[in-house]
Amino acid sequence: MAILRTEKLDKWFGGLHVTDEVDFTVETGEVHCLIGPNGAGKSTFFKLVLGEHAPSGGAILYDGENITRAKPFERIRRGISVKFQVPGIFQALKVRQNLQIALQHHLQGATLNEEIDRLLEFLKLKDAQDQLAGSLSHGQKQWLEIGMAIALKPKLLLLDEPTAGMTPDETFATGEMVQALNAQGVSVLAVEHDMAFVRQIAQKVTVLHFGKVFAQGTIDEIVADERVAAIYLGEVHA
Ligand SMILES: Nc1ncnc2c1ncn2[C@@H]1O[C@H](COP(=O)(O)OP(=O)(O)OP(=O)(O)O)[C@@H](O)[C@H]1O
Repeated sequence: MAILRTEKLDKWFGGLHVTDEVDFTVETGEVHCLIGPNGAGKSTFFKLVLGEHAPSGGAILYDGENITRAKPFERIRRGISVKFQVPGIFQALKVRQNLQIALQHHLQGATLNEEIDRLLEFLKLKDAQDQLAGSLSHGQKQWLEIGMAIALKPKLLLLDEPTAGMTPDETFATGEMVQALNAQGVSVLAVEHDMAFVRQIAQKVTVLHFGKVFAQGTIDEIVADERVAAIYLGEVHA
């Protein structure tokens, strides 16, 4: 059963065909990475899944239901959550308060505090819980972002370049977090450039190029594919 499926998903910006009849599936329980050269249409595809852009054609199915016309908040309510590159955390509040805000919609009292503690541990932010979020390191801010996204207990977590700007150690720790979430049953779709990270987390990799699915497979199949290497070198054109 697919948690996410797109059928001939299409998006034009004026005369630019940015998403070109994309048939794409994330199986339930899978970690799937989306890669491709700059301008391939990865962010646009994400925004279509989130409902931030209306498609020009095609359909989006989530957990068996057609969500093509659903509003972004309806998609979030159904279990899609996202961590963007741009920080969405409250910089002037403490780390603990940030998580409280994300959790207090559905939890209260002792249960709320227990869940904050559990998340702080998971995110490696326990020692930083009373620091202002704005004073965290870049990597810690990204983890807090992930915490805000998973506070909603998503079934499908979308990650937009989660390791951008991180040190190799932070990147590896982030990979461990993604693996742990996946072991708890969360399906993941990540846009990512760091191939070591992709290797660490992805069960499946899709390469987008000029808005089309160019290749798909395991990380080993993708890195061995000479056609994929050629597009990164700019040798394959639309
Ligand atoms: N709102 C928009 N209006 C017009 N053109 C857009 C818009 N958003 C993106 N584009 C264009 O669509 C194409 C794909 O952009 P997109 O950001 O989806 O690619 P990407 O694969 O995420 O790239 P990168 O890896 O650089 O982030 C680019 O040519 C971009 O200029």
